[in-house]
Amino acid sequence: LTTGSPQFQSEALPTEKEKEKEEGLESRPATAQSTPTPPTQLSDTEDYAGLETTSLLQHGDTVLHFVPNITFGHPVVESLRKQLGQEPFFDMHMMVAKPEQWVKPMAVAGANQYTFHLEATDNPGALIKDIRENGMKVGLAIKPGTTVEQLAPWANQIDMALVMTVEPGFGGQKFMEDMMPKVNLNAKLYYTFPSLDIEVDGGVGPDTIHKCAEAGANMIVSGSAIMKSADPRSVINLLRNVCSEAAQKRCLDR
Ligand SMILES: O=C(CO)[C@H](O)[C@H](O)COP(=O)(O)O
Repeated sequence: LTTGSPQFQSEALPTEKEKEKEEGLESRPATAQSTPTPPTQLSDTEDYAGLETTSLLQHGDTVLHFVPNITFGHPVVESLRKQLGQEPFFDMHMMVAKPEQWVKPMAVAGANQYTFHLEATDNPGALIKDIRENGMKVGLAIKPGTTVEQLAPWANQIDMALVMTVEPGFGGQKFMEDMMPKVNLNAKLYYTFPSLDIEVDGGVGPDTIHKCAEAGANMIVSGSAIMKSADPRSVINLLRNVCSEAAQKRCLDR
């Protein structure tokens, strides 16, 4: 679940609620371990969110990811967990200014992984420790202007490295192909840390998935490409298959 804004706003739930009503709310489950999950339209009621999401989930769809720059609080997560059961893996992509303050509420609400932005904290080590102590996996995200060298010192302590392929905040932006060397560098970390997932987020769909998969991404966030498709399930399957094939090829090449 992505929550927050490109400016890493940390508050504004009431205001965002109002915006939510005005603009409608988009949610987009993404991927885990090469398994893209489906997006959905989310209304301003939590119950509807759960129902719509359920209708697109299938076995292996494990991550939920919500956009745009509207804050999804832990009550929404709690509601989804109740409605979807224990199986779906909830990765919380926290685009917020003070990621420290939401660790416990998100854990209690039923999050499985807490992904924060390296740019948003002065003390990644303490945050990682806190996330672990709250029983969640750790994801670390970097914006386009942040280097893999800045992320790498934390690679041995995290479960997932997220390379943003757009400036965070809005769906429907153009995929930044020049981020692929960063994905590839992250993928090389995999040889030292084989359980590290590499995620891409932004502008990923049938036209761009091959580049991501070849660069080494195994977790895919895809919004508009799925949402705007007449056949969301086929797009999801395509994304999944391209990632799986690339992963198999990497294994054979090793
Ligand atoms: O996190 C996001 C932006 O911050 C979006 O999830 C991301 O942009 C995916 O949307 P789209 O596939 O439409 O680009």
